[in-house]
Amino acid sequence: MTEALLELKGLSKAFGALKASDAVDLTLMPGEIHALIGPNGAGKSTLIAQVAGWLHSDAGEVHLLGRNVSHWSVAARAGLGLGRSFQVSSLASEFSALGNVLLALQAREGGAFRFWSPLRGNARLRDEAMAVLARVGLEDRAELPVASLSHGERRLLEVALALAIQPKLLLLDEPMAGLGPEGTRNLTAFLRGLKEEAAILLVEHDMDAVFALADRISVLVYGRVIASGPPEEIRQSAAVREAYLGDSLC
Ligand SMILES: Nc1ncnc2c1ncn2[C@@H]1O[C@H](COP(=O)(O)OP(=O)(O)OP(=O)(O)O)[C@@H](O)[C@H]1O
Repeated sequence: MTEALLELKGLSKAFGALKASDAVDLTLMPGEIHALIGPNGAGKSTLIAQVAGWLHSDAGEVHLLGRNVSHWSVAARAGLGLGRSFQVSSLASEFSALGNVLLALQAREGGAFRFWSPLRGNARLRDEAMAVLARVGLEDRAELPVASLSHGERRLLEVALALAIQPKLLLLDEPMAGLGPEGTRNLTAFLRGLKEEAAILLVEHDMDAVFALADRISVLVYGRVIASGPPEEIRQSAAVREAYLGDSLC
């Protein structure tokens, strides 16, 4: 049987009396895009933070590539192959697009970086950074400061930074936010091509993008998974329609 890349078992987190995530079970298989949807405040970002390791869970377990990483740091989880989309605010806006990817690559190399001759190391890393930018179609924008990139180009750069660690799976929290129709189309096509290389746990409000991309959808309401299945099953689910008051799934 194929092993899950990510398995959440009974994951819970409360803020005071509020159960932001409540005994969540979820599985991400290789080659899969698993979308996590739900109304505002349902607990999607909380769950992503628990998976990434930013937020300590009250109960439950996170298994990554068959290992229980529930008590591992963010960096250790990333080291095992867990990538995540960067928020715009984490881009270094005074640096170029290329500079940002180089920073991410150097962070990946960690301590080993200092053992190389700087010139050889830089040339190798520069080539790799350019290849990463080319994958998201930003090679022509490499030398531009982040501040002069469009919103859509910055979102693509965030995905490029996530790819720099060669992740086996990616957490993407609302990657389409603020993109126009063309940007959404471009990113949707890119993510569809990416999933064989890195499976994706996707939080996204754009239902067209979700239904175009997802192999499986889990619906979170008040921290609980109320439905999980293939897109068509979710579209037909009465419980899901009720949770969304029938608005965005029609
Ligand atoms: N640090 C915190 N302290 C207290 N309450 C929090 C904290 N973080 C989140 N919450 C609450 O937990 C609940 C879940 O929030 P979360 O941001 O995970 O939802 P979400 O599904 O991502 O929402 P959205 O779709 O609006 O981004 C909300 O009621 C929110 O107000």
